[in-house]
Amino acid sequence: MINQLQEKYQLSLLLLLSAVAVLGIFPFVVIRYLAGNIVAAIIDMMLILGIISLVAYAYYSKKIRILSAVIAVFINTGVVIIVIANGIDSFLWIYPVFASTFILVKPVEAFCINVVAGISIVELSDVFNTISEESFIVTTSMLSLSAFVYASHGLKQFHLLETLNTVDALTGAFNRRAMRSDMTAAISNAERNGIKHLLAILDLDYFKMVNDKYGHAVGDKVLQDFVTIATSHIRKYDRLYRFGGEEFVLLIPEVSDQPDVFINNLRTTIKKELTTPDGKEITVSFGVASWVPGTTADTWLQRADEALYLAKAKGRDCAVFSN
Ligand SMILES: Nc1nc2c(ncn2[C@@H]2O[C@H](COP(=O)(O)OP(=O)(O)OP(=O)(O)O)[C@@H](O)[C@H]2O)c(=O)[nH]1
Repeated sequence: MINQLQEKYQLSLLLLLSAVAVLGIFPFVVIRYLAGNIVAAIIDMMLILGIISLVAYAYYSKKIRILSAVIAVFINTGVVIIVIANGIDSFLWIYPVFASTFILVKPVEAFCINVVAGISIVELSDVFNTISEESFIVTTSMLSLSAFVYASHGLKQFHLLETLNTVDALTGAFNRRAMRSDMTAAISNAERNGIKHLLAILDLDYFKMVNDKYGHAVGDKVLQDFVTIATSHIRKYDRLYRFGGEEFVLLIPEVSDQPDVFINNLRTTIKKELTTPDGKEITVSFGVASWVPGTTADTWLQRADEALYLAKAKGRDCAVFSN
């Protein structure tokens, strides 16, 4: 979910940036062509076509991060070439290009790319016959450093927002919003690539009694302990979500031939480790449904819920698989 959000955000920035770049550069293609500066017009046109092709490829391939990095290197290389070829006339392009690099890649990466481009301009172009090299170094350093600070701060805020948007505040498990999004991704993954997932609803047994006997604060602590125990016994790509109250959803790629063994091991481990303050074990019932062709998020949850109902009816502390 977090990755998906990040990619969507990055893609929208890429589209915006490329639109601004194309609208900004195109008038110069015409101006330079009319002024008879064919080489500069061709370089500008190549920049536009390069940006459009890379953004289009990023859009369709969904390889957003890697293509953003390629575009960052591409526009920085482009500005170095155009300043070398066109001299002082294209000098001011350095500033918007340096600043937009911070939109494309991580702040540290953008800073390094800017430094390499800046040094290349100092070493290879002859613009410093006309303008002061010191002014160039000071102004570009100031620009890159301020952009670095701003972008780093923005990145931190973005991560914080993502966490608030996807994580349950009490337990630290992912929330329902993240679950819906991951279920949609799991369904399309199964339909397109045949990677099936298993969905289990985990419901703590007689949890009302825990609250009634030990108080709500202890109930909260039990929910937190449950998440800590469950997440430490699932695998890297398995995800635990708080569905509501004392109900959780586990979404796991169906990698093993014996998912029932995995589920029952998890159930017995939780039973061993999850206790009330005076050491009484707390059990969990599981309703499990694997992906089958034609599954939607709602029917998937419904099948798992029906299986959970059967597990409760069988006396709790067990796992029932939907057929
Ligand atoms: N402490 C605490 N309790 C909660 C929270 N959310 C829901 N609950 C409690 O969870 C309890 C759920 O009770 P029931 O739905 O009757 O389920 P149960 O007692 O576990 O019974 P079975 O599921 O049938 O085994 C209720 O007492 C809710 O108040 C929470 O965030 N913190």
